[in-house]
Amino acid sequence: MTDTTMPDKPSHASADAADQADAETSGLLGAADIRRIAADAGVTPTKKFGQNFVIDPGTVRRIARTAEIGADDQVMEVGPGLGSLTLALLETGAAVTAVEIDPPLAERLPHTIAERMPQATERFAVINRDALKVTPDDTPALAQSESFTLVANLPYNVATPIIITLLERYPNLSSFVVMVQKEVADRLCAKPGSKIYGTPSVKLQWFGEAERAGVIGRNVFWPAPNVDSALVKFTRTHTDLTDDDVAARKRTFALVDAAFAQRRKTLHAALKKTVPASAFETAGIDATLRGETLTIDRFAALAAAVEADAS
Ligand SMILES: C[S@@+](CC[C@H](N)C(=O)[O-])C[C@H]1O[C@@H](n2cnc3c(N)ncnc32)[C@H](O)[C@@H]1O
Repeated sequence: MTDTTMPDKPSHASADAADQADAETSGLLGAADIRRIAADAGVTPTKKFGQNFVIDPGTVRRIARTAEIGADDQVMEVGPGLGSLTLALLETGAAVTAVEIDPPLAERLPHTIAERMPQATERFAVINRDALKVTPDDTPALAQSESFTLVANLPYNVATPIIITLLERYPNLSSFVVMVQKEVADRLCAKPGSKIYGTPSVKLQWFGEAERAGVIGRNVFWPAPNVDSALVKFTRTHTDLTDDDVAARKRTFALVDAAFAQRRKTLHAALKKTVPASAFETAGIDATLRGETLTIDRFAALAAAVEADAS
């Protein structure tokens, strides 16, 4: 099989080739396996759930390696699908809790793990749930661990809401590596002042630091999507510990949403219903700037100034 991954930095080529060779003898899934399991389970990939399954063992190995996980680590996988990435995560020795929205896929997955990697079944659990609705009560192994990593090939249409919701809901979600549409990856990692800086970029800054970790071509998927994908690697640096922290985040995010709803306008014009001139002064922010130039810290300072003004 050809090497379809294109690293941002030229370092993975020989490791990818080695992965490819190893995968032939491991429990990982290739294209023929994926098609056979889908046929057995009566599954036809659906756009509704963003179902593009990875058919290349080298790619899933690369994702697991980027996440730097190993034995004793707890991992959440959103959207395990037919199990390509799940098996690569289990291969590292990590414990995996998978959250899958589509009932036939969630039902089939334990059988696939038992067939391909029987030694890993005790470290694996799957729940049939929408990741936007999952709570720590649904995932005891993750809730009880000091920290865990999210690793996922996310459904493209809901990738950003899933990331932000899980960071809000799980204070112990300490890092993630996700594969998303390349444009979404660029937006998540964008810096203030760039054209693509927007609500996903600024909200993610609240929780930590994101970086692009390589581009992945469309021919590693079945069916092949119309767009390229990219990996985003994220490290959490901030956790909302108190109700006051959570309230401050909500106020800040509301300002971010309002500022970017009219991103061509100045902050003064976009926020005139909610932010008085005095609050701009208190926060030391020039109201003639546009929201797209502000870091999350500046938005937080403005939200705090509005709150102080009101009390
Ligand atoms: C891009 S596919 C990835 C499948 C698999 N991880 C792979 O790499 O081959 C996205 C997966 O997410 C699932 N999915 C879509 N929306 C979801 C949601 N809201 N919550 C949980 N899973 C979801 C889909 O059913 C599908 O299995």
